[in-house]
Amino acid sequence: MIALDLTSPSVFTTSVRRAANPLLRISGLCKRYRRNSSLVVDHVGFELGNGEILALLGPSGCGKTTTLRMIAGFEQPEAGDIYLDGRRINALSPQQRHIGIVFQDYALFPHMNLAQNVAFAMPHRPKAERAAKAREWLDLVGLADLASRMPDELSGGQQQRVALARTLAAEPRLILLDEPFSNLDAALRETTRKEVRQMLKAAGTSVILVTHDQAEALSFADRIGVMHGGRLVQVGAPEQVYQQPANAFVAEFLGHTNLLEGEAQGEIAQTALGPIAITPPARGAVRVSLRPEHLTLSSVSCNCCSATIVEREFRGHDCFYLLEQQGQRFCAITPSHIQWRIGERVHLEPQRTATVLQE
Ligand SMILES: Nc1ncnc2c1ncn2[C@@H]1O[C@H](COP(=O)(O)OP(=O)(O)OP(=O)(O)O)[C@@H](O)[C@H]1O
Repeated sequence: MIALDLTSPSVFTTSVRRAANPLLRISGLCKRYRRNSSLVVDHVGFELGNGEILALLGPSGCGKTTTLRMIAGFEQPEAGDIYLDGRRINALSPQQRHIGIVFQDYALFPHMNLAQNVAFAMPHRPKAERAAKAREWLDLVGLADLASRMPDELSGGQQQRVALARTLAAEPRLILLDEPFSNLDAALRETTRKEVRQMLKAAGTSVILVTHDQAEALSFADRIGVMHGGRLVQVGAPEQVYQQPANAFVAEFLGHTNLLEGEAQGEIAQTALGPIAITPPARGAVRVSLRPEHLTLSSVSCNCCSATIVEREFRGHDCFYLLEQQGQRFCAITPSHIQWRIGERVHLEPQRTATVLQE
C-alpha cells in the first residue's frame, strides 16, 4: 500500500491538461470491434490546444490507430464525445470534419507530379491560383525545385514531405499523423521528423501523432499521451512522462529503468540500493523508478549498495551496464570514457530523486 503525503505537490500527471479553449476535446471515448469482446479503446479523454503537437504513444495493439480513426470519422465510437472547436462532431462524415491525415505509406497519386499532387488538395481554390499555391506549399517543405518530378523519382523522406505539403495545402484545423516516419531508415527518420516538426510549427497546425517509438514521441511532441490496453494511462510533457512516470508500464515503455521495492518514510525510502530520496513523499511500501543515467558507478565506498557488473554494452556516446547483487539486477548508464569491466565490483550511488509509482 502507498500512503501518499498529500501536503506536497503531486508528481502524478495522468490528469488531462485543461486548455482555456482547446481545439479538440475528447471524453469517454470507447470502441470495441466485436460485440461482447473487450474494449480496444477504453474511456479515452484528452484535450489538444491550438498549434499543439500531441503524440499518442504505446505498444502495438493498444488502440492508438483506432482512437485516431474515430477522431477522423472513419470509425464510430461506442460511447464518448469528440468536440472540434467547441462543436460536437461525432455525427459528421470524415469530409465534413476538415481534418487532414498523413498515413505511413504517403498515398501520393503516382500519375501526378508533385505540384499536381499538392494542387489536388485545393479544389476550393480557383484553378489559376492552385499552381502558385502548390509551389508555396512545396517551398515550405523544401521541394519547390522538384515540383515537376513524379513521386517515384523521390526518396521516401521527400515523398513524406510532399504528403505533408498536400495535407497542409487543404489547410485543415487538425492533422493526424499515423506512424508517418516508420517507412524511413533510421538516419532519414530523424532528419525528416525534425524538418516536419519545424514545418508544422511554422504553419501553426495542431497535430496528433500516433507512434510506438518512444524516441520519436519524446523529440517530436509538445505532450505525450501514453496508451496501454486501450487506456490513456498518462498525459504530460515529454520530460514529465520520462522523469515522473505514473506507473511501471510508462517507466519501462519510455526507456530503461530500475524498478525498486522500498519502505518509504516521507522523502526517503529504504531500497535494495540503500536509502534513496523519493518524490512525492510517501509512507509504507512503495515501488519507485530510477533511470539508469541517475545511478553513478564508483570504486569508492559510500553509504550505498555494491554490485557486480554482469553485462556491458558500448553505445558510442555512453555505456550501458547491467549489475547484480544477491539476485537483484540494476542498470546504469555512464559516459563512454568511463570504462568498467565485466566482473568488476562497484558501488552504486543514486544521483537523483526516484519517482514513486502509482501501482
Ligand atoms: N477493423 C478491425 N476489426 C477488428 N479488430 C480490430 C480492427 N482494427 C483493429 N483491431 C484490433 O483492435 C486493437 C487495437 O488496434 P489499433 O490498430 O487501434 O492499435 P494500435 O495501437 O494502433 O496498434 P499498431 O501500432 O500495431 O497499429 C487490436 O487488438 C487490433 O487487433
